[in-house]
Amino acid sequence: MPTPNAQWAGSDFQEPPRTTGGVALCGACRAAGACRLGVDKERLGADGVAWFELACPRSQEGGPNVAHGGWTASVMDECLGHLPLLNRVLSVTAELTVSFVKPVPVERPVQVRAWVERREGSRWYIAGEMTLLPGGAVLARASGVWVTRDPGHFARHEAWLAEQ
Ligand SMILES: CCCCCCCCCCCC(=O)SCCNC(=O)CCNC(=O)[C@H](O)C(C)(C)COP(=O)(O)OP(=O)(O)OC[C@H]1O[C@@H](n2cnc3c(N)ncnc32)[C@H](O)[C@@H]1OP(=O)(O)O
Repeated sequence: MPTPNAQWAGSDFQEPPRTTGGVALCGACRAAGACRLGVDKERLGADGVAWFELACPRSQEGGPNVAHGGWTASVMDECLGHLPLLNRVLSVTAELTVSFVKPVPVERPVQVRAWVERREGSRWYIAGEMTLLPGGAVLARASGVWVTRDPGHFARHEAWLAEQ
């Protein structure tokens, strides 16, 4: 049985720990005290659009001087998935589609914006794009479905796992 992550202090799904830049930290990044994907800043605009500032760490290099595609997909999952969280709603990714428009240079400032396209029942349809700063060239686009969950989600998963 794996050792539980001590970083999960109770049910903090609505109020996760955040960095000074406002970035909500996932389980593993809580121990590091920073987003290991390189997300530095996060905020929710008055218009409901979430903004993220980040740079691809050198450790995520795929081709020469450009990001591994898995980093780009992870960042889009993370950033789009933070939008419900910024609205104090716990959700998980059910579907994610990523378009890799241009290679993403490592260690260069980029921005991700995420917005809700529509909501149906427990489903949030969220879209977003990654752009190169300062010019704003589009590097990647993503869209997906996030399904809202109650805080018992992970406990139910553990119970299910114990029966496998
Ligand atoms: C915490 C601080 C962290 C701090 C910061 C961390 C932020 C992390 C951000 C990244 C987010 C992630 O990566 S989350 C991790 C990756 N994702 C996961 O682990 C999810 C694994 N999958 C699942 O747990 C499950 O398949 C679910 C929950 C998605 C669906 O389970 P289910 O059993 O089908 O649920 P059910 O109640 O029947 O369905 C609920 C609703 O979802 C719809 N639905 C189900 N599957 C899909 C689907 N593939 N595509 C579209 N819609 C779907 C159903 O039609 C239904 O709609 P309706 O009838 O209600 O309308």
